[in-house]
Amino acid sequence: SNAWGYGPTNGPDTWAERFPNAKGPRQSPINIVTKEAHFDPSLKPLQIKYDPYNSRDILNNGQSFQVDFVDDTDSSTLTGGPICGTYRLNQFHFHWGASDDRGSEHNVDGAQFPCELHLVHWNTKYSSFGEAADKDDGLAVIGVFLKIGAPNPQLQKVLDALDFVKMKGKQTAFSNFDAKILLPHSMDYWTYEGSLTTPPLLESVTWIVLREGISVSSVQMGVEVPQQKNGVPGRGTIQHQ
Ligand SMILES: CN[C@@H]1CN(c2cccc(OC)c2)S(=O)(=O)c2sc(S(N)(=O)=O)cc21
Ligand SMILES: [Zn+2]
Repeated sequence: SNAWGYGPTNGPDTWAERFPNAKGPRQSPINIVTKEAHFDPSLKPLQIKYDPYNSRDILNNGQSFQVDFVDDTDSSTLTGGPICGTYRLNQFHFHWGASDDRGSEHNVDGAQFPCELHLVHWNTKYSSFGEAADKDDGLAVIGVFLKIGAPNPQLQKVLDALDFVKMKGKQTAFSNFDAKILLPHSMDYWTYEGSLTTPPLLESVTWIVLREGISVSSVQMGVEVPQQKNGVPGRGTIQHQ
């Protein structure tokens, strides 16, 4: 199929052919060069208020797994930090690689991490996620690096659910999951104006990348999701960077 992906014939180097945003001025991901980052005293602390009960389901969308949230009220919101107004949590998902030495989308001083969690929020000045998705100030995504270390019991609940969504397009109920438990202690962050890291690569994302990561064990990273016909490739076969 001609769907975009991470393989040799449909991966990031081919996306510009069908998604012209790929050649835009504010494309993500980037390598964060910490020496070039400057402290901005006008930035406020992040304010993350997630309702522990408004996760809805977990979905295998063919390129990743995402946990979707009920976003018809201000129950799970992001305010403060670099953004103005209130953004609502719509979903979180992950990016991972075929081995522990790569897989994250952003790098820090050239270092890659085995996985990166993205919590996607949309600006409530717009009427819906879909309305917000292509606006300059439409989305705000919190990026959290996963680093190999102690097993992460909070993450395990998500990993256990993957058994039920092995095929692309499969989704299953996933309620009462509090996304806050996936966040590290420190809310220190780097921020920049960027884009979706996947097609349609819309330049609508205020990126908020947390400096502190969360742990994941090598065993947890290797959770086998065997390569299904149209599923998300298991770790051993994923074509990510
Ligand atoms: C396929 N793209 C992901 C799903 N989304 C999507 C789906 C449909 C349309 C659309 O834009 C109109 C966006 S999304 O906006 O939730 C995001 S955010 C994001 S990342 N890696 O930059 O955080 C990847 C995706
Ligand atoms: Zn992402």
